[in-house]
Order: sequence, then C-alpha cells, then structure tokens
Amino acid sequence: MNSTVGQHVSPLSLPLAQHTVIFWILSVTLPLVVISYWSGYRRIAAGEPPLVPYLLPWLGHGMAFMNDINGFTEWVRSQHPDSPAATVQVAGQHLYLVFDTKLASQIYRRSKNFIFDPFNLMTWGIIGANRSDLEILEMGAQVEKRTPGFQDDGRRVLYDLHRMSGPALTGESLNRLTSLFIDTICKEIDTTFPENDDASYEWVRMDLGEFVKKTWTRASIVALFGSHIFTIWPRIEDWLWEFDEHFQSLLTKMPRFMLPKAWALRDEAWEFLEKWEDEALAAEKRGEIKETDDWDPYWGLQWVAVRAKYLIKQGISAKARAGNESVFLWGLNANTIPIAMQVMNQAVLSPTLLSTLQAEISSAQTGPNTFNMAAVTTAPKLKSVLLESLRWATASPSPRVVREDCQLGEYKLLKGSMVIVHSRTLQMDARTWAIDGVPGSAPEEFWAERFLDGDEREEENRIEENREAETEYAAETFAQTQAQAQARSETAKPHKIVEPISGPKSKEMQQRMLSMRPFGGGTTLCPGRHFATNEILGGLAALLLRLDVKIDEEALEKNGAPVPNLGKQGGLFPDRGLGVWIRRRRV
Ligand code: HEM
Repeated sequence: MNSTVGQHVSPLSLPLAQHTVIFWILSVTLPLVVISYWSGYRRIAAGEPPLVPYLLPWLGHGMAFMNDINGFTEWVRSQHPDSPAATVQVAGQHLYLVFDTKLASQIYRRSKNFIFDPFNLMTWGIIGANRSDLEILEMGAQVEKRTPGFQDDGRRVLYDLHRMSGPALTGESLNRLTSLFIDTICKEIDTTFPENDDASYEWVRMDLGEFVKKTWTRASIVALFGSHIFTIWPRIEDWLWEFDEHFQSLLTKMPRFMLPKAWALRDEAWEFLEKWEDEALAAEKRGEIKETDDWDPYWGLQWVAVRAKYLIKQGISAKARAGNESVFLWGLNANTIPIAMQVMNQAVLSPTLLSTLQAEISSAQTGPNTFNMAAVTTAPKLKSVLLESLRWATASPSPRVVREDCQLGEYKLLKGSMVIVHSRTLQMDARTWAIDGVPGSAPEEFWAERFLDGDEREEENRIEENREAETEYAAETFAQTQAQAQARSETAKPHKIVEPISGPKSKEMQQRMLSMRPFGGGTTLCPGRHFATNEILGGLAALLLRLDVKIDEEALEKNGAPVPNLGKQGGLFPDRGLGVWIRRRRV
C-alpha cells in the first residue's frame, strides 16, 4: 500500500524546512504556554475565587466565553462543582462566575460597588451614541473611572430612563398596555380564523411555535410602538429576529467587514426608527395626537413617546435615540416570545395538563371570550407552568463591574474585574431542584407541577434587594444622604402585584425560589416582568378561549418534543417546531 493516509508519520521523516518551522513555532509558543500557566495561577490574588486554567495568554477563556456563554459556564461549574464562585480570564481581565444564591443576592444589593452602567454605556456606544452623547450619558452614571475631561452639568439620563420604566410597567399603565396587547392578539386570531367563516371550524395543520411567535410579536409591537410603524417598516418583524441572532456579535465590536450583517441590521434600525420618530412628531404637530392619549398609532404607548421626547430634550442625537429604541424593541420581545412559545408547547404536549389549564381559564372567564387577567396569572397550574418555563428555558447572565476591591462572602474581588450571575447555572443545579424519589424532578426535565407551592416570597425578596440597590444608586447619582435617597426610592418603589397562589410555601420551595433568576435583580431587576407574565399567560388564555389545539401525533413521533435551544441568551427558543392541528372553537 502506497498511501500514507492513516499511517503514523515520524517527525524525523519531514523535510528540513518543515523541521525549522516546527522548531520556531515550538520555541515561541511553548514558553508562552508555560508562562501563561505559571503566571495565570500566580496572578490570582490571595482570596480570589479559584482560577480555571487557560492556555492562551491574555485572551484566556475569551473565545470560549464569547462563542457559547451557556456551555462555557456549565463547563466551569463542572470544574468547580462545590465552589460558590470561580475565576476565569477573559481578554486580560478576571471574570468571576457566581454560582451561589447568597453571593448573587449580595451582588444585586450592593449596587454601589457592583455596577451595571459600564455595560449600559458600552451598548449605547455600539448602537449609535457619538462622543457628545456619551459625555451626556456618563453624567450621574456609575463608572469605574471617569473619561478624561469629564464634566457634569446635572443631567441624569441613564438614571431617569431607568426610573421611568417602573411606573410605566405597573399599575394603571400596565393594565392599559396589557389590554392593548390582548386586543391585538384577539384581532390577529380573528383574522386567521374568522368567527363567521365555516372554514375556521375545520382542523388546519400549523407549527404552533411559529404561530405564537408571529402573533405575539405583532401584538407587543402594536401595544408599545403603535401600528403606524408597520407602514414605515414592513420588514420590522423579520428585522427583529435577525437582529436577535446577531446582536451578541456586535458586543465584540468587531469591524464591519467582519460582521457585515450585524452592522447592516443596526443601520436598518436607524433608518426606520428615525423615520418613526419624525412621523410621530409630525402627526403631533398636525394635532392628530392629543396629550391625554395614553396610546396612539404613531408613538404607541404614551411612555414610549415620553421617553423619546425626553431624550430629544436632553440633547441625545437622532442616531443614538434610534439605536436605543431598537435595543428596547428587541429586548422586550427577545425574552418574552420564546417563553410564550415554550409555555404554549408544553400546554399542548400533555392533554391532561391542557385540560387542567383550560379548567383554570374557564374559572377566570367573565364572558364567552373574555377573562379576568389577575385570576389567570395567579391560577396555580398556569403560574407553575410559567415559572417552570422560565426556569427551564432562560439563560440570563447578569453582568456587573467590580468598582473597588471588596469582600464577597469568603472571597476577595478585585477592582475592574467583571462578575456574572448566570441564572441558568442556578436554575439547572440538581442539588437545588432534584427531589429524591421523584424522577421527573431532575432539572433538565420540564415538570409542570414543580412550582405549585407558590412564589410570593420570591417576589418579596426581589423587591427588598431592588429597594436596597435603588437607594445606593440614587444616593450616588444625586450626591444625597442615605435618608434622602431612601425617600426618593420609596416614592418610586415597585408595586407588589404578585398574589400568593396556593397557601404557605414550604422551606424547600423558598430555598429553590432563591435560585430563580430569570429577571436578574437589584437595580436592573426586569421592570417588564409583570407585563411579560400578562403577555404569556393572558395570551395563552385568549388563544385557548378561541381555538381548539391538539398535537399532530405523527409529526411528534417523527421529530420528537422540543427542548430549549441553548444557542442564545435570555429567553431560549424551542429547538424545533411543534406540529399541531388548530381550529376555531365553537362557543
Ligand atoms: C420573559 C421575559 C423577560 C425576561 C426573562 C427578562 C429578563 C431581563 C433581565 C435578566 C434583565 C436584567 C439585565 C441585567 O441585569 O443584565 C432585564 C432588564 C430589563 N427588562 Fe426585561 N425581561 C423580560 C421581559 C421584559 C419586557 C416585556 C419588558 C418591557 C416591556 C422588559 C424591559 C426591561 C427593561 C427596561 C430592563 C432594564 C431595566 C433597567 O436597567 O432599568 N423586559 N430583563
């Protein structure tokens, strides 16, 4: 046999030129690898969380981290299964991955030292803020070090935007937003399955996830950004999901020739969102929008108009405003819609679960097609399915920068390093979630009954953390005393709107709830969580009151049941379609 394929080739049999190349490669890289190992271990300061070894000097675990945060964090956890935190090296910096619920809570509470604003400013820079915008945005922002020549004229844009969202997404404004959303869902369903058309009552085959994705996306855009935006930007829904695929890569700040699609999507958003704002302002000038309107087709929800006009007044450029709207538009959908798809899939995958949920919806019904939202969102089984979907299918990494050297539990954390609480690691820890003798309770399983015990205490814990963090944030932003800042935070404190759902909570459940972090915590605790709950469970109720849905058994057998696709952050999409039969329900 002449072929050398599969045969061992001795290095000695290589030509001299190749020997020389190998010699040089080895003499350059080997010392680097050795130094990197040696210095890597030594560079860890006394008391820092244990360092995970790495090969490439400076870059460290950077590539693995950027390529697959979820897989990488899971791998780090497997290297340090009993450690509350671990250190990894990313682009010359230490990054602490936190796996312990108590440490996570400390990070969220101590908002003065574990700061989020550097990420906020970085995102603004990527989506269009110019130098002057960044100077304005830095005023009052919590940063590790100030830009040279920094001046503060008292503007507080990041803080003000942050404080506006709480009131807009709770109370009366939340109710209005929810009804706009549910009305659009109902209209969309009525358009696809008209009530007075016999054909609507025949079974048709569909992919359930795609139907939910399309309908829910349209409804949330209409509710928040109005209906006129679809005329200006007919491709908006396609843009949204393409941007979702590419946003992460923009954070690497690689040049356009390396990320042409990602930058083109950002530019597309600039073009149409600038136009959206111009046309809304023009409609206002023409007197088509009254100041008292809480929603209009041009701006959408009043809060969105108020935010946009606030940014104009603060001197933020048109591109930065458009970029900011694009990230908002993306963020509010990219988390919620995948979870809505997961909830819907799980509801129909088990006929027993489906009929229990239908029974809960029936008892919340107020008319043939209407229901009481509070009764739906607090019904035990519906709530448990939502919480289980959030546990099973979110990967929300909350990043912070360490502002000063500090002690966190048993560890010393160094100034300038990054900390990440990766919700998924907590939500998938078998020691927290698996129950002896209950095989279905393994964390990788979707178990609809897992949260029947309730979640009231969880919401209280979050609000407590949030209040502490807000007080620190306000104290610093306005250079106030702790007492003044507390008074400011109290006036804008989040509403407690989650009701107890099924009696007292067991100790075990309270412990597990501390490991639920789909909505982050502290100052950045998601203010949209109540609206997300209404979108997902209210949307499910609206759909099940209008439509009969049953699984396409043949397709399920062929394709298998969907599981979360770990390829992104935040809400995780199902990894495959779910074929179902749908028809209009006879009432
Ligand atoms: C299931 C759905 C959702 C999930 C899992 C989710 C998750 C999160 C997380 C993890 C954060 C904190 C980010 C961090 O600390 O790094 C966050 C912040 C935020 N979310 Fe959500 N979110 C959801 C839905 C929504 C919706 C529907 C809205 C708006 C209508 C919204 C608006 C916001 C805003 C404005 C912030 C920034 C808060 C601040 O820094 O002031 N979210 N979300």
